[in-house]
Amino acid sequence: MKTIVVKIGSNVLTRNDGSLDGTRMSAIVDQVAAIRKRGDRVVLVSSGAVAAGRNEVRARYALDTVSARQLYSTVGQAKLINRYYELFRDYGMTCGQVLTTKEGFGSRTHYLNQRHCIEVLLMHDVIPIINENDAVSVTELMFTDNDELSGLVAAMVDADMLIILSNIDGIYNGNPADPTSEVIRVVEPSVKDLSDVVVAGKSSFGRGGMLTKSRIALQAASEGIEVVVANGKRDDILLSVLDDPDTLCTRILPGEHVNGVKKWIAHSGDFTKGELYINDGAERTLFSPDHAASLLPVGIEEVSGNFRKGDLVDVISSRGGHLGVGCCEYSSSELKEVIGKKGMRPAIHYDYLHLDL
Ligand SMILES: Nc1ncnc2c1ncn2[C@@H]1O[C@H](COP(=O)(O)OP(=O)(O)O)[C@@H](O)[C@H]1O
Ligand SMILES: N[C@@H](CCC(=O)OP(=O)(O)O)C(=O)O
Repeated sequence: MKTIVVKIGSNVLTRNDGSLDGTRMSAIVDQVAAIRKRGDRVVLVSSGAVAAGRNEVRARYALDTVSARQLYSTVGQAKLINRYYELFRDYGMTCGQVLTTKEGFGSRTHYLNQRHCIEVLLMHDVIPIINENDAVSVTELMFTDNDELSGLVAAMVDADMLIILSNIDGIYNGNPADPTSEVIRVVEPSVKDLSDVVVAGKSSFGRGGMLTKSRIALQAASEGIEVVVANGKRDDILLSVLDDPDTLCTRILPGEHVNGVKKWIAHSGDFTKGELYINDGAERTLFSPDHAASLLPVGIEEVSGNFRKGDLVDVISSRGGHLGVGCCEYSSSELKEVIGKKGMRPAIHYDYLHLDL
């Protein structure tokens, strides 16, 4: 049994005039039902609330972006989930709505609570349909877009595969509007960056564009999750991606599987509470390809920030470069007492350290 996270972009679910595309939603639900029948588990991350709400309610005065998002998303999310509910019910299936915020991924307790929620739904054969809680997400603490959310969810549920459905056939090796550009069919695990081929543009209803999609896709793949970017407007795309290796899409091949705690840490760069500045010897040891090393106090030159034991901290090189994120086993005041000393327990254990490779 595989766990497959499917992210559905706003553009997949909306027509050009912004109205909800019921036919497309129905086609996607048909495929999810077929995948479920084969025994695999499916988690949906669905955008579309703001787009679905736009046609339902008319603004009485010029709205700022936050007010517009709150107004349209609350109305649109009700419409969206209601439609999913009816469509899944036709298959005798149940779906459940999970609305979340970026803060929900910040602390380990919140994170585990959310993971438990998804697990309990899956255990009861309920298809989780996750979206950002746009009504209460303030700008600074928002996900870049639902691609970021889908990467977090895929890591959280230890997914085998993340399928990102957009309105385009995959990641192009240049501007998709340029006739010489082609879809990149396979991205090897060694590829760490696609920003030079992806142009910073997005579709009419999307939020983050292809740049976040490719960044999230590479990160999830580096954690051992196969990621596919495909066109959700094409018929039977999900089944085709799963069954036919020749399907037109971008497949980002997975690297080595990473354990759950490391995955959480890898996605938690926004929630660090301090910085550990390490010396060159410690840097060489951490990045040594031969063995897994923990960060010892002897290699730390300076500690900044105010953090408690168990908080996340950034690891910084002596030249100021960001090296990684880890869960610190000392509070900042305890750590300041022992930096530079030999024979102390690790400041960050290897299992709780994510390095930017
Ligand atoms: N190299 C590229 N390959 C594919 N699409 C790209 C590329 N660069 C920019 N884009 C744009 O990204 C859009 C998809 O991102 P986005 O608008 O966020 O969609 P979604 O709503 O599905 O999340 C495409 O429609 C395309 O206009
Ligand atoms: N939470 C928002 C999602 C916005 C968003 O990220 O959209 P997209 O770039 O299409 O995935 C909504 O439901 O409208």
